[in-house]
Amino acid sequence: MSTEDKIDALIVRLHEIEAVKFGEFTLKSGLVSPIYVDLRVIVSYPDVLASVAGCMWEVLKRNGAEFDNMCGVPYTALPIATCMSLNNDCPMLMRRKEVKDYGTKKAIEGAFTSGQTCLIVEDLVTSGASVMETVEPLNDVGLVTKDVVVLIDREQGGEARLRSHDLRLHAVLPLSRVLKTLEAKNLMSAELVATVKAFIAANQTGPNASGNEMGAAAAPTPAVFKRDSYEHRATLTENKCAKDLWNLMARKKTNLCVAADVGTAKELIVLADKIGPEICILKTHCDLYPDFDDAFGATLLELAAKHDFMIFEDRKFADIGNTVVGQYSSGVHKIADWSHITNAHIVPGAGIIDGLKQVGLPKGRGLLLLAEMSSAGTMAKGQYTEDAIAMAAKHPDFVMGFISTRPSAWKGAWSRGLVQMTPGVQLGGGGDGLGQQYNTPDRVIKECGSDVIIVGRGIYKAADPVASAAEYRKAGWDAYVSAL
Ligand SMILES: O=c1ccn([C@@H]2O[C@H](COP(=O)(O)O)[C@@H](O)[C@H]2O)c(=O)[nH]1
Repeated sequence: MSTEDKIDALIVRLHEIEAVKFGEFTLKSGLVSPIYVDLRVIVSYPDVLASVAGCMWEVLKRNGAEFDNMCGVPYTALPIATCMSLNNDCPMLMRRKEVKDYGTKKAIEGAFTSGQTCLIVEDLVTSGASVMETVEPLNDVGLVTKDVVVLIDREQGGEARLRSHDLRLHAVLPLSRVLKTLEAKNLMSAELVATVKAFIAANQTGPNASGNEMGAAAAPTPAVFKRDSYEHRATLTENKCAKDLWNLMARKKTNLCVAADVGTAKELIVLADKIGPEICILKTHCDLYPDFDDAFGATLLELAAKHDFMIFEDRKFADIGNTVVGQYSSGVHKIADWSHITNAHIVPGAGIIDGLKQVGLPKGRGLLLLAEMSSAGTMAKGQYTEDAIAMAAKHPDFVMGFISTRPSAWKGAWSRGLVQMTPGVQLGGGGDGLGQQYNTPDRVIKECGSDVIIVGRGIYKAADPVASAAEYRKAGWDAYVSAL
């Protein structure tokens, strides 16, 4: 098989095993990318791993690279470097990501002598930042670095950055080559190829960019979604609850809603009393508490009055109008009696709002529609979100706003009187392994265009929930002030 045929076959296999995927992927940087490259999976496909190691060695030999030993960038490139080392009898070194504070404290493990030339092995290059994190400790111990071999170069500026450090990048698969082969094999449409190329062109990293090589292009400086003050927005709503909330946030200087998903009602009450001074809303899931009783609502309302916060039962109603009337007004929980705010999916159609409104409007309650969700793979997007916005517009007296994740993208549909509340908020970002996706308070308010941050585990699981609530409160409020 010719080298070109081997490379084509490898591209097809990478696509088959979903190491290269197309769709809508939210990167760590927050950008939504039409392509995702995750080469961690190749360890489970020995034929692919062997082919990757073979092709990477071939490109080095073809380009005349010379080196004494090699070092993989942790972690995905480690098995690739191991295969290359074994197949070609070339010594390998290993870089520790965390240097131990006991024993030898070495950053570079293995046998080498100062002045030897070490090849860097990497699976994916975006900005080149991860490569540099391995180059630096190698140089610190006297190893010379000249060449970097990579399986996929996303062609987003990594090559130029490495060149500025006198490093030569040898890429088996520039991303354009991957696209060309997949299009030729009818595995990608011409439109999709154009979309991916446009994304890559629009997201180039500069020579000083830092970035995550797992496909996270360095984001351009995000635009702040500018808004009116909460006081002013209070004048723009027809819903009593929304008006109360806007005024409360302005008066108390907090846009923090705590999701109190603790194990019992007793714990919830203790938590609410402690964090009450920091929050504008306490969000409950009353069906989580095995000790829920008739006193629950009254106790919570007392705390709400004591600390000046509102109650939001995150019930996510999703049934026909007639059924939700009963679920909201009576049953075990009698939600409408104690919760100022509740929310609903729009799946059943407009009847769900009519039903909830029959119960809630006379009591001065407010309804949030779930226009978007924070979980990975949510179906609440596109037309669904647009339908939620249109339904809200028909009930300005009762629908007070939305659960949303990126209202700043709604353009003309964004309305100043409606409250945007966003869950999936943690100071460190990331996710929970069960689909939850986190954004920082700063990004949620300034860039995504939200008004209220909803924080659960970031606060109630913290060692000091009160201190943590104060920290989130400050982050949310500072972000709001800088979005004015
Ligand atoms: O799209 C949604 C809608 C609701 N939630 C709720 O918010 C909190 C988030 O808790 P964390 O511990 O901060 O993840 C939780 O009560 C969810 O039911 C959501 O996460 N996403």
